[in-house]
Amino acid sequence: MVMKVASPEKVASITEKVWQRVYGGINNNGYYYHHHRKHRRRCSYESEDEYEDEDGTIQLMQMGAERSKNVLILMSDTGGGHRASAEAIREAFRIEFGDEYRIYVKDVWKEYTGWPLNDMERSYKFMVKHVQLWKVAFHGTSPRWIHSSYLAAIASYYAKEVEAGLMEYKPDIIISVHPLMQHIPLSVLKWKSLQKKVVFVTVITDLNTCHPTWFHPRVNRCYCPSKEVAKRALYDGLEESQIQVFGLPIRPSFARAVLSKDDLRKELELDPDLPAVLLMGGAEGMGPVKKTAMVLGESLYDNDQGKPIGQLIIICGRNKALASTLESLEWKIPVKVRGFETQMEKWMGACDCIITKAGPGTIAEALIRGLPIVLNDYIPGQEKGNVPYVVDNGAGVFTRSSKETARIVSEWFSTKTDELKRMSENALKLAQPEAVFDIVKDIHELACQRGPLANIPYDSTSSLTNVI
Ligand SMILES: CCCCCCCC/C=C\CCCCCCCC(=O)OC[C@H](CO)OC(=O)CCCCCCC/C=C\CCCCCCCC
Ligand SMILES: O=c1ccn([C@@H]2O[C@H](COP(=O)(O)OP(=O)(O)O[C@H]3O[C@H](CO)[C@H](O)[C@H](O)[C@H]3O)[C@@H](O)[C@H]2O)c(=O)[nH]1
Repeated sequence: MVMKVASPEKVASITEKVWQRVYGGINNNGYYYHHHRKHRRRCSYESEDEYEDEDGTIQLMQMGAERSKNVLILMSDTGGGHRASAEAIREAFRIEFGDEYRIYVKDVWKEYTGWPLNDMERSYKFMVKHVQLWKVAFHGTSPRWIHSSYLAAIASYYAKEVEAGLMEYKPDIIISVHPLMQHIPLSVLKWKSLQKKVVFVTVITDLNTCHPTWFHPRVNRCYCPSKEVAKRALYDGLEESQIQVFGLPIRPSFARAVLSKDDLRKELELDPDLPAVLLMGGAEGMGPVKKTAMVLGESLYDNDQGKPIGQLIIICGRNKALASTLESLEWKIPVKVRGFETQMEKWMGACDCIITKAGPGTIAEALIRGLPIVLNDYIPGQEKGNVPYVVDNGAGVFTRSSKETARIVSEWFSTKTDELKRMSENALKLAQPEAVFDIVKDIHELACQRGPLANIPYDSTSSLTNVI
């Protein structure tokens, strides 16, 4: 089998990769990229002969059988952050390594098990709506002896189902992007003596005050998005060698400004000149979105001059009721109401600041786009620490009052434009657009170390169970 890889110095920069991915091989100068594989070398344990062809691309002659590695990403739609991170990792694998890895993003609980695991989305939604309930659940389950024993009980109850769910994908690597997805799969791997064969890593998707269920001592790596989280991991008993701090994985399409603000505004049919504020509440459209929108609708209108000083974009996510209520209202300023958007990088790129609850995904994306942030709410527990993360770093402000929010944004758009600019610069300083690439490269290294072992348990004919 013949395949082409670029020599290391020719590996495309992330900008190029993103351009290639998003705009099919045309860069901003209008040049086409060569479509030679720009992926890194396969693990070096594979036997191979190489030679360079006329345009300098190295050809690898593979000796013997070689197959893609399977990567199973475990996530659940409890909010949108976990899926967004899972998709980001999938995309980065594709950009970095092409067909070397086959990626499955799955909620194995939902597909294979029963209550309460198969109902986490609804339970989570219910609990965060009754926020005191979530507070008690979050803090009440923080002690290790409480959550470990409960999760161990669930693991033994659903062992067969979880095993079937995991084995269906014959994973060489399992990546958990959810706090409740370490214990049960790791127990199952242990019972099946597969721990040495399958690489298991956790990618934490909370920026600061995360739940201790994220930290499992038997993972091969725990990717922490910030130093604060790494500190908690150490405190909870993980070894330094298990911990890596790269940042929160964000979809590669965010990694670079792919289009100018002017072009984006044209494409999204926004006013080309008025400053724009983006208002949202996570993937579920949570928090005081409606009230804030109504107050902003008034405060961004200059009564003396009889004209708007800004425009408002409201992204309601999966909250359809919110979207239809907002659509039925009359506005004095230009307002755009949208449901769930898949190209958040464009909407953020077209705006000048953002108002949101303290969701880690939204915050990290806004930082990459250099948007000053007004945090208007947070979910107790995992989102509480996101507030000081933003405010103490000078990238935004926190207020629960809609009036205060509207006042701040109107000032940013009129008398305090310098503050808006300063916060935008601070936001960019905090941003970690490369994190997702660092994470997949590190996982690749881990998989290479495991290399030959990882090939043992699965091939096209054997199932996991009959290797044990
Ligand atoms: C009685 C002890 C219970 C210990 C339970 C620990 C594990 C629970 C396992 C399965 C239950 C499924 C319930 C669905 C909940 C979905 C939660 C979720 O997926 O959240 C994602 C969210 C961000 O996206 O994750 C986090 O950041 C933190 C995760 C913390 C998990 C806490 C789950 C608590 C659930 C029920 C326990 C209620 C009893 C509380 C009172 C205990 C007093 C001693
Ligand atoms: O129309 C939309 C609306 C949102 N998003 C995306 O959905 C994600 C939302 O994630 P957040 O982390 O901001 O917030 P969620 O509440 O949706 O996420 C949930 O998962 C997080 C973990 O990643 C946190 O634990 C958080 O507290 C929990 O509620 C972002 O990437 C955002 O760009 C879209 O793609 N389209």
